[in-house]
Amino acid sequence: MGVAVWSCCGGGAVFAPALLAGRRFHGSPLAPTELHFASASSYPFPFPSGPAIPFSPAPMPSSRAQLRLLRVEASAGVVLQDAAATTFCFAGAYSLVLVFDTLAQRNIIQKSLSRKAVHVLSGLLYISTWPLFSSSMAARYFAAVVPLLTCIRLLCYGLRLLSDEGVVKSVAREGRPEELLQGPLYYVIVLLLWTLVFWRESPVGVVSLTMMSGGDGFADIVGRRYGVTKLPYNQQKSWVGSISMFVFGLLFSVGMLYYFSVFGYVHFDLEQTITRVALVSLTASVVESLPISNVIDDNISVPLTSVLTSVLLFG
Ligand SMILES: Nc1ccn([C@@H]2O[C@H](COP(=O)(O)OP(=O)(O)OP(=O)(O)O)[C@@H](O)[C@H]2O)c(=O)n1
Ligand SMILES: C/C(=C\CO)CCC[C@H](C)CCC[C@H](C)CCCC(C)C
Repeated sequence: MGVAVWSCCGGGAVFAPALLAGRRFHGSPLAPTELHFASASSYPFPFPSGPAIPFSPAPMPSSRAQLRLLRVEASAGVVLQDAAATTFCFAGAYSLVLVFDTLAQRNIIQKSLSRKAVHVLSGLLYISTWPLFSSSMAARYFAAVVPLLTCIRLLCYGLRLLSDEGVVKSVAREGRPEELLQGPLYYVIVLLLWTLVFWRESPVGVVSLTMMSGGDGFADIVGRRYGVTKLPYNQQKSWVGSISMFVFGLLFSVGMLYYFSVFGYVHFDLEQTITRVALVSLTASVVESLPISNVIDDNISVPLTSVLTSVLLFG
């Protein structure tokens, strides 16, 4: 596959994914004053350093009009990619609620477990889809459309403007639509704001969302089943629940940071990451265990605490 990288009149590099995909452009070679090839050694990322690589350029666009067309094609490709990722993600959100509602309806799993499974999986899966979005500036806004639409859905059902028994049954604690306006709505608003503010290059956003979804979710799943010994300062919560939050929050966050490092979004050093994330997870677990749930919802206190500690530790 011939890869051509060139710079145009103003010297700005134009990157055409269409060429990377092997598409060919017909036209006469460009006048040197209009366009010239960047040397392989001056363009670090796709080229290995070392001896010059024999380089046979693909046919080049002959005019500014063709260049403009190329740019339009490239940005249309980016918009299509982001729109497809948003659609996929929204379909995932819809299906997740549907699957757990069906499992609970058929008594395959308990209602409380279904709700917490949605809590754990929606956050973790949502973050996992971020690499599907393009590297454009607009990508985070496309990703944010998913929690935004979910927010609107929750508001419509919570305010009884629309009704959807499935969502209410699988997400509300006691099956009343108004409950969607509390924990679930806060959760989705946090997903929305964190996407816009931190997006995928920040360990702060990734870790705090993972603590809220994976860590806090497992405190409930494990604590509800095995939490016999309650905490001395909070009879609603147990040692095993809080320890599970610490362990799962740590494991999921380290796993998620590793996953993002594979795509080159964050730097990953195992020892340093474990130490920092362990401190974040410990602080979030302590805050989650406090008897303050009726003052501030866990879906607000956990991500906020995690952001504050992550900012201090990750910088
Ligand atoms: N550290 C924790 C947290 C939770 N739990 C168990 O999980 C149950 C639910 O806890 P929590 O998630 O705080 O309450 P919810 O009413 O489910 O609140 P929400 O889902 O809105 O967060 C508690 O009653 C308790 O049995 C626990 O043992 N230890
Ligand atoms: C029960 C919940 C919180 C209470 O503590 C979580 C509510 C979750 C929402 C109903 C669904 C959220 C969906 C996400 C915005 C996107 C998930 C996408 C993914 C690909 C499945």
